[in-house]
Amino acid sequence: MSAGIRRIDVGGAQPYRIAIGPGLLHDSASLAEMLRGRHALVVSDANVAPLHADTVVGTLRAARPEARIDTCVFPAGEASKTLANFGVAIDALAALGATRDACVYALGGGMVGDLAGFAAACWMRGIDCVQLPTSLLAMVDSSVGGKTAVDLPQGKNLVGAFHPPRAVFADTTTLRTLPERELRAGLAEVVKYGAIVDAGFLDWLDANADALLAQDTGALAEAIARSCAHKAAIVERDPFEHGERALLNFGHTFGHAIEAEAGYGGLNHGEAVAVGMVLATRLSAALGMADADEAMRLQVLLARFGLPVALPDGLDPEALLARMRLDKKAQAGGLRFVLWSGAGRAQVVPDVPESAVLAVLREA
Ligand SMILES: NC(=O)c1ccc[n+]([C@@H]2O[C@H](COP(=O)([O-])OP(=O)(O)OC[C@H]3O[C@@H](n4cnc5c(N)ncnc54)[C@H](O)[C@@H]3O)[C@@H](O)[C@H]2O)c1
Ligand SMILES: O=C(O)C(=O)C[C@@H](O)[C@H](O)[C@H](O)COP(=O)(O)O
Ligand SMILES: [Zn+2]
Repeated sequence: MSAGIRRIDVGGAQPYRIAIGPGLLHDSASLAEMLRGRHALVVSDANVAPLHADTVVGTLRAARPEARIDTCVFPAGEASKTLANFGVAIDALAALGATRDACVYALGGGMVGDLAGFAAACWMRGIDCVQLPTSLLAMVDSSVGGKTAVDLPQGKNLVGAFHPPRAVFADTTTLRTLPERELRAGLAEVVKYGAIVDAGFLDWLDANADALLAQDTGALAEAIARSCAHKAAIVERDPFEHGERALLNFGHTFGHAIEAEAGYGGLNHGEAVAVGMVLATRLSAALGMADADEAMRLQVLLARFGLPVALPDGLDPEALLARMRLDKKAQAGGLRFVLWSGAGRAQVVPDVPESAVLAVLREA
């Protein structure tokens, strides 16, 4: 690996390394080292494949000329993260003749990472998956931690598995072509880490907001590395979300309901999470946990990143509440929310009254 690459190790029963920096998609030795057998499936989407799939295939071929390498490309966007496309990816593995030592290379944003990761989790009950994130959101969040899934019309990520990647290579040069809207979406999940566990990181984001929006490479690399370090530490301690990992779901109970209720064609994930975090802080204030002024500071930072902070028009509060009953944190006894008591301080709160949630939605 070349200079300028940052590395973060994720420990636990299935340890792996996250590498962050320029040029990683060209690193033949590192990418090919992950291919234990002779079958590789590169999964991508219609925006990313024309930009980078040939590079990845060429990089693998250079080190492993004897390997069989197929590509599987989906239409871009959340609407592709379906059970039907999971079937398409499984068919591609079958056509490849993938043996248990095969490897799936997930090249793209979180949509590709979650879908390809889930196919890898299920093929022959689990084969290797290397995450090659190309969106900021995928670099800071979805490529790490092993949550894989597809959406159902009824709700986000309702069918999935925990399947840690074998490795993560975040080639930061791929961000050059990322649309600005998607860069901002990734910043929502970056803000999330500051909000839940690192007040100092929120200060840093405040101070570096302009540099991040201008795609300053140093600022972006720092934001990615700090975010990955937080996520790595949390998932290492709680890989299956029995406890503190749920903090990473801050803003997601509202956010996922917004995405699903709009049929996965409205706000993108990062945008929905931004609105969700604002609503979660309002719910926290309404329940007497948070200071309204501090909650406003989070909202101002999100708005500075060009993220939405209000509920989109046309979404029915009752319908959103019904969606939340299928949130994965919900229990038979009722809704559980990640609530907020100030910068860097979040906690999981059970039995949140639906009336309080509805009141926040009606005022949003
Ligand atoms: N597994 C997890 O832990 C986890 C964490 C966070 C989010 N997610 C999931 O991730 C998804 C959101 O990820 P996302 O925001 O990356 O969305 P995405 O994968 O849909 O990518 C967003 C858009 O950016 C395009 N794109 C990606 N990289 C590009 C590049 N380098 N150049 C040009 N275009 C590029 C894509 O084609 C797409 O149009 C959601 O499905 C969400 O549920 C999962
Ligand atoms: O890794 C996690 O844990 C997260 O919750 C990260 C979230 O940003 C991500 O959107 C995740 O996919 C949500 O998980 P879900 O269990 O609510 O589907
Ligand atoms: Zn998320």
